[in-house]
Amino acid sequence: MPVTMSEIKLPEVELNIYTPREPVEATIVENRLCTKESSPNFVRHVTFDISGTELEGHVQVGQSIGILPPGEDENGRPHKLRLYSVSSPTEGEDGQPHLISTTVKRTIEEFDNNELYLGVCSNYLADLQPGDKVRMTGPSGRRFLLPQNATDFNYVMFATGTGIAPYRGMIKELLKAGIENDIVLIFGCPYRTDLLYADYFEPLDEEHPNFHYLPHISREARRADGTKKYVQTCLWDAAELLDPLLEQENTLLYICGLKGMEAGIYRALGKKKLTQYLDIREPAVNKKPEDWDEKDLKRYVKPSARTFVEVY
Ligand SMILES: Cc1cc2nc3c(=O)[nH]c(=O)nc-3n(C[C@H](O)[C@H](O)[C@H](O)COP(=O)(O)OP(=O)(O)OC[C@H]3O[C@@H](n4cnc5c(N)ncnc54)[C@H](O)[C@@H]3O)c2cc1C
Repeated sequence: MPVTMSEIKLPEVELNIYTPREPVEATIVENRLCTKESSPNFVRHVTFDISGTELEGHVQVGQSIGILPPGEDENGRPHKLRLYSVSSPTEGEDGQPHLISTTVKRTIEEFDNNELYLGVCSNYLADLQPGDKVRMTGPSGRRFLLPQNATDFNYVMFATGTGIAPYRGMIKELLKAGIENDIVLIFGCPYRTDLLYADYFEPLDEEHPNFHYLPHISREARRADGTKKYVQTCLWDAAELLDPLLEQENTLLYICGLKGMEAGIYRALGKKKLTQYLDIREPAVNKKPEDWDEKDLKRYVKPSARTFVEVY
């Protein structure tokens, strides 16, 4: 039976149990590197013990937590909180409700004058050791969630970088709930050294015929026509799998990761006439998707009710 879109019911979630004025203290229990040692990027899997706090059992997969780094900004004000997607399932890391995890990428920038800038919160978090305490807020986020009736749907999930984080928990949760529908995870990164959680997704892919893990590496092998592989080129590269799935009425699309990734996906959906995943308004509706400019993509091409987006 196809599911109609009015049947996507998102769960009621707790929001901001802890705020920047009244954060809670969590303890680091694990902090390990997820990228390969030869990668120029540093992404870490960080697990927190939230025992005895009201976060225990109240953080839904897809939500984020806030971290308050110590110290002050250049104006002498306390540093603002930064959000990090939760990468553990709702039932907690390894099924333990007092443990939640996230996936943090160190922000490191080099400017033209050779000055290096180290992001405040990501480097603080990435440096923490087991036993260290951290001030936490949240949870936050009420839309980038799995529906209540989650196993009724198929899922096509696009991720770049740490955008993989929420899918780690979501996919574990869906498979544990015995989903028989299909889940496709498309993860884009420049080199294979930046594949995150491949050792987690590959065995799941082998074990579950309805879970399809499609890493898409942009700067190594090219596509047959010589162009680079991006997450959206998967719509053509894996058309045999994706075409029939995306045509089904009960398929949902999730997009998470680098801001701007949604533009390429929206254009690709438009080109493939998969406009049920988009809410396209005048004047974009009268243009070819390949001609949608930044203004169109900002104002007139939006995700439809079947598309969930978290980009930053
Ligand atoms: C909903 C949501 C979920 C998120 N989930 C994740 C996640 O799962 N994992 C993750 O890693 N991130 C995630 N983020 C991003 C995260 O919140 C932070 O923005 C990120 O870690 C960078 O924070 P930072 O404090 O390290 O960098 P900041 O210090 O805030 O710097 C950010 C940028 O500002 C510029 N900048 C700031 N100050 C200066 C300066 N003095 N000189 C020069 N340049 C400067 C630099 O370009 C720098 O790259 C998420 C964001 C959102 C909104």
